[in-house]
Amino acid sequence: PDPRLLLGDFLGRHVEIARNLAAIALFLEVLQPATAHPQLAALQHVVKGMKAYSEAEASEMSPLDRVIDLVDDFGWNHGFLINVGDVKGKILDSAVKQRLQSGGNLKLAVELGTFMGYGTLRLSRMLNHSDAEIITVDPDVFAYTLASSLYEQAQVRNRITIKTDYSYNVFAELKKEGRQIDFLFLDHVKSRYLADLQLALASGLLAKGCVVVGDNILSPGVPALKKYLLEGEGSKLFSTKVHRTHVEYWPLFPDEMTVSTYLG
Ligand SMILES: C[S@@+](CC[C@H](N)C(=O)[O-])C[C@H]1O[C@@H](n2cnc3c(N)ncnc32)[C@H](O)[C@@H]1O
Repeated sequence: PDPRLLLGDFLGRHVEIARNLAAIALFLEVLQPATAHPQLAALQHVVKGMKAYSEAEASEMSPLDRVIDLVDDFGWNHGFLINVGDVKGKILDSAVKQRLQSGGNLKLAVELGTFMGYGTLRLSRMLNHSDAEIITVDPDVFAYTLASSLYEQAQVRNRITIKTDYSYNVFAELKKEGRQIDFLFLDHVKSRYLADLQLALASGLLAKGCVVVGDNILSPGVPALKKYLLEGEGSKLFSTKVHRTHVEYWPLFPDEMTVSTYLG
């Protein structure tokens, strides 16, 4: 509750100050933020790795490749992250390639669920030589902060538009602007995958040939989307391939990704 509403402006303001001081002290002295948030620890790992990134290495590897590798190194060897990861990331890369090679334009790629910006970096790498716009969407301001820093480290900040909002609000915005999506990566809250895909369809947002990738189809699982794409109405609207793989940085746990092409 807002202390000002309960206690009035003067007392409420002092309760607010005391509360914030306690939170700052707790995070500075007791709980290190990087312990509470693995994605922050991963960013620290990237910043450290980029400092050590020598001129000699720079001639062999771009900052973008290096940052992607450092995040994967953190995921495999130092902690666990919920980004798409390198193994499923290759399926994502191939899906972008598929759309680029289909002859259709790839003008707009949208990622639902930014987290710390790793998936966007992979999209950006695949779209490096095109003039495609990349929009990534996440309502969490923490995602905005971390991803901006990661894009900056990779030197692609100016290529990516971050929308700090919910998927459906950004869809409404795109519809208003009369835009269409050529590549859609569903990697946000699982309960909204199907609803958002149907919303995109109903809003006329999917360009013919749009490639739609769904992550985490098996773990934690999005059975409603899989059923819709393989057996339901979606099977008439999309051609879908299911890729068997494993959870990011965790080979013991199986996962699946769907790659669907909108038939228009
Ligand atoms: C699995 S993570 C995304 C990982 C990222 N795509 C990657 O590969 O690096 C899921 C993210 O979805 C975000 N999210 C939750 N609901 C959302 C919504 N309605 N629209 C967009 N993002 C949402 C969460 O805040 C979280 O950061």
